[in-house]
Amino acid sequence: MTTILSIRDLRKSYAGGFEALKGVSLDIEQGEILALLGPNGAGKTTLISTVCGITTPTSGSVTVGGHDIQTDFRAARRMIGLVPQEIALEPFEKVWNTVRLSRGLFGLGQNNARIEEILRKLSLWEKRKNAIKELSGGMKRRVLIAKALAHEPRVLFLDEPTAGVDVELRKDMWEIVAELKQAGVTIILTTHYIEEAEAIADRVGVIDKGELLLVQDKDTLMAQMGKKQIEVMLTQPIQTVPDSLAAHNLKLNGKGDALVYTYDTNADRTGITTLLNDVAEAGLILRDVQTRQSSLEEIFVNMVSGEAT
Ligand SMILES: Nc1ncnc2c1ncn2[C@@H]1O[C@H](COP(=O)(O)OP(=O)(O)OP(=O)(O)O)[C@@H](O)[C@H]1O
Repeated sequence: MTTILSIRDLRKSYAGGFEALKGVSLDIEQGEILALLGPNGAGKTTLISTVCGITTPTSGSVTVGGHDIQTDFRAARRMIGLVPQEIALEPFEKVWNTVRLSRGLFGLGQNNARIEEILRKLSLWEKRKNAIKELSGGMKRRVLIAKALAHEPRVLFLDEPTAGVDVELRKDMWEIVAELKQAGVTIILTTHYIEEAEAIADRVGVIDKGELLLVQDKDTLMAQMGKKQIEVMLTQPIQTVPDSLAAHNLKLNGKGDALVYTYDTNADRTGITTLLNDVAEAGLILRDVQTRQSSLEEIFVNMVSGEAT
């Protein structure tokens, strides 16, 4: 695998001394999709802005395709596309011109075929002659992506790409991201939506208070930290968990008619067979049994609230 983006001990203190990034290091492989999750104010936008050269780091280094973002700014910037959080477009400009001009900003010659390909991929071709102000919010977001792709970047940053968009457009965005990945583009997106990370990311990074708490393969993360729960529903409610079941660390639900057992998905033995035997021996009668896998959301919430080990 080839590392396309390398971030080393990146720090950013804003005027007044506030430390928004406290030594972030991260390597991103070519062609992967990395989702950066973090609560408000965690430092996600600061990290992206610094890598894109919009914010100057206090210390540390970043290279994109081997180009240092400070000493070799033009070459580094040429490889990056940025889809900002805020929609900032010229309302009276036509879609076609908006995207074409963006390419020109990077000193690239005109390439109408390439612009057409981008507009078609983003379902904007029919709208190419429309002024930006005539487009819906969702279409404007697509134009932002088209603009960011106009100079054929190898690394695309999407800052909250689906904040405030409807479910349908969110699914479209995910498809667009998957297609870009197929085309070899490396994608880093920030999101508040854990389901988004769960749906499209190869790796997930969790950032909080300017620190990268972890970066891990999404499936490994979910398997390693994921706990499963089994809910044993009883025909008759009980007041307390019988002493004979104490070793299983069960919790009784609010109504007293279900026992909740938490187990590690990676353990050699889940203990379910013994549990069910012991439940029967305690004279309790099962009505039903359900299992539940903890989601990335629960893992994330535990992590930023400092409960994870
Ligand atoms: N120009 C600035 N001057 C001073 N402080 C700033 C500046 N920009 C951001 N901050 C602070 O740095 C911290 C990180 O902000 P940042 O925008 O990077 O967070 P974020 O993770 O992107 O949050 P959100 O999810 O709300 O967009 C916040 O506490 C913010 O108030």
